[in-house]
Amino acid sequence: MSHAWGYGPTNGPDKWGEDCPIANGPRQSPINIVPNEAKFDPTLKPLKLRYDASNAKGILNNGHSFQVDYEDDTDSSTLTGGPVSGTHRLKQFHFHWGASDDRGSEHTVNGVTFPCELHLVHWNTRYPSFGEAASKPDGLAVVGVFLKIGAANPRLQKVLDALDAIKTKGKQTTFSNFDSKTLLPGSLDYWTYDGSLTTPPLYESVTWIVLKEPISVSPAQMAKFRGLLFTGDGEAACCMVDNYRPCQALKGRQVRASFR
Ligand SMILES: NS(=O)(=O)c1ccc(NC(=S)OCCc2ccsc2)cc1
Ligand SMILES: [Zn+2]
Repeated sequence: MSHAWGYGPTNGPDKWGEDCPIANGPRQSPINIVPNEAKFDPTLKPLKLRYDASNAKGILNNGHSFQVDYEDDTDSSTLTGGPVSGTHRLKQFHFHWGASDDRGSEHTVNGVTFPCELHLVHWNTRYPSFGEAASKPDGLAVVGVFLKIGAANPRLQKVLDALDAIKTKGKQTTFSNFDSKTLLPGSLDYWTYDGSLTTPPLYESVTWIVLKEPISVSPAQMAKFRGLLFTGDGEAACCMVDNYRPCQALKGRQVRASFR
């Protein structure tokens, strides 16, 4: 690809392999999760997510999605337990969504798509930084949460209200005192498998932890996601929608379930 990656016809997921050969690797993400083929693993521990709201730093339109960034220079917002060993620090969370409610999630369940998917990105503190961890096979742990159309979700509102200030690529603003734990569903039952980043550089470094229970989002709230732009100030406006990678081949991987 001569130009930066994206989700359009000339730089989208089908073209990513030109710059990132790992795009066709053995542990790519996302995948279609087939619950009947997931094996219950009684040795899986409960997920332990301890987040400190004061670690929230800012919110940024990065031209592919928007992300809420966290202070990650101490162990105050961490993931432990679950399928991972050691301590993983929360670095950021972001979303993927569709132009309409019939698509938008990256993972699917029995081929069913959701309008949106939340990713909480954590890195393994056995490595000195996210950048170091990002390329290691056990470097990252991402918690995926599906968003399902229903009642407006008050927990999303503070994030959505900040989007007007970051409409275009490169815009960022302060975003403080936000406990990302409030975005989680009641149950922390999950499926887990070895996978990758779902955007370039597509590193095969992610232990995926996809929660079974979705959280709700209303159509009006989805419209706020869709009001963002992929493009920067002064560029021809392109709506930030359909920023999801299609499901990738399982290539013999086992998906485990933390629940029966
Ligand atoms: N959608 S995803 O959760 O798989 C996901 C998470 C993080 C990233 N990339 C990030 S946070 O990159 C930060 C810059 C960087 C540094 C080393 S490798 C990338 C890409 C995709
Ligand atoms: Zn993501």
